[in-house]
Amino acid sequence: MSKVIKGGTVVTADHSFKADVLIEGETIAAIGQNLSGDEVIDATGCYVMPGGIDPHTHPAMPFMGTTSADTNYSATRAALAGGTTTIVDFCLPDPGQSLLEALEIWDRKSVSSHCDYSYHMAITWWSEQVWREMAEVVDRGINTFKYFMAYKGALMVNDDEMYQSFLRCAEIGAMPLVHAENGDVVARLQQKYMDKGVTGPEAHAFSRPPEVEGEAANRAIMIADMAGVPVYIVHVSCEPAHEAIRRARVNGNRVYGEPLIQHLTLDDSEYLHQDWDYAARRVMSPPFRDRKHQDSLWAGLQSGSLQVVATDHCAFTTEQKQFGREDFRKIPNGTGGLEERLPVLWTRGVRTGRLTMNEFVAVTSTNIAKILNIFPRKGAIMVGADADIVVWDPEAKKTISAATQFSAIDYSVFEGVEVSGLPRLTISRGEVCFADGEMKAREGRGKFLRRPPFPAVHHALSSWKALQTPQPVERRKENMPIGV
Ligand SMILES: NC(=O)NCCC(=O)O
Ligand SMILES: [Zn+2]
Ligand SMILES: [Zn+2]
Repeated sequence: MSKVIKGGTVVTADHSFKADVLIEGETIAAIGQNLSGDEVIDATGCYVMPGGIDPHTHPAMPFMGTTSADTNYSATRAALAGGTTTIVDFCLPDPGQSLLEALEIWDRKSVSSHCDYSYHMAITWWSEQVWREMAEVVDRGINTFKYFMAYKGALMVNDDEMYQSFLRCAEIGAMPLVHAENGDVVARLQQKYMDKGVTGPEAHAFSRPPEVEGEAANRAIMIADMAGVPVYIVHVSCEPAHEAIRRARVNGNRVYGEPLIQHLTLDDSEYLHQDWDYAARRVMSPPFRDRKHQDSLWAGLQSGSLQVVATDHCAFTTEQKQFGREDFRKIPNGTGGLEERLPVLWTRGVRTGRLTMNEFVAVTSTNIAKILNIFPRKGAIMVGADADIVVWDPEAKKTISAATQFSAIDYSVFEGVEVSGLPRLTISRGEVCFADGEMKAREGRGKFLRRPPFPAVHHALSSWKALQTPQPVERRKENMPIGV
């Protein structure tokens, strides 16, 4: 049974044009004028865009003594309601645990997914076994590895572990992703504020200044360069981290940067709120920043030095946040945003003129599809691509409220924000999953998305590295000191 989307304007990362889109089964079969199909979807007045891809989400993440409350079930419903058709989760082996064993746990967790999903594999410890299993992980369709430079005593890795495993990424055609914050300095600053009796959520932000992020981003980029791999810096929140990325890109390094919708639109004054719960709900790492840093992130998206807008969706309930009532270090780090990413970015980005519609598509879908090596299957309105499509109504309005959200938590960090621009329909692999406010997707319909390794970028980088490698000097005997 085919479907045809008629009367809309197709908006891709490159251009916009009036056309019908024919879907047969799970794929786009034709794009053109006067197409017909068994079922007609009216898109008059709407934009027809590639479904959103969120490369940074943590459904049911075991973290800081608890588990994030949005599970794969609720997070993927929130995704579809917000126009996102693919999410990427992070598989987190415990230190000492086999990567493949952790993968089995993540596979079990994902069976309730409503949309397509993939994983990044975290490197949380280092050994010959991890080195070996990294290749097996790539064979299983995961081409990215994640490194936490923060969360000392938990997920944090050191420079030696990063360098060795970045070298391994280079060998097997994988790309490292990095949470860039200097975990040692953060731990010292946290202790400093606790010693002074500053125990509230505001101290979370005080103890993670932009410098800890800028330093770590720069270090990760330099280590990646020495190892000969591209690198992707997650949740870039501030100018020093953006500056490190920008500088590296100008020098020709393959470095990518991902700001979050939260950092673009919410600022650090939120942590000074009188209500402890209000402030604690916004605790995430890195923390929200001031206007100057937000302007830098927007400029990065405009100029192309930053490529992706994600959410780092990691939603904890107010009750979970209260684990840190006496000590801000125990407030589970993380906020939600899957349902709000596209509408808020459209409202604050496209409607204000900071971004064009095509740039909107690029930063919410197409760029990350290319970076993760799943383009043009995902991230494209193209014949042969998966029919992951959002029919976007630019005039639809709503006020964001936890009372009407699909996320399982009891609040939204975007509560009260008025958005103009919402998905009328979200279509995932040809199936209408969300329509006019109603969830239609079936639990478990989401599929694991295999992502092949990156031969082109790695070939280019390794050829260049080989040319640049210092060569030993072959000295003739007569030029050697006597007696050697
Ligand atoms: N970002 C955050 O605060 N929580 C999720 C884990 C991470 O990405 O660092
Ligand atoms: Zn992180
Ligand atoms: Zn994260």
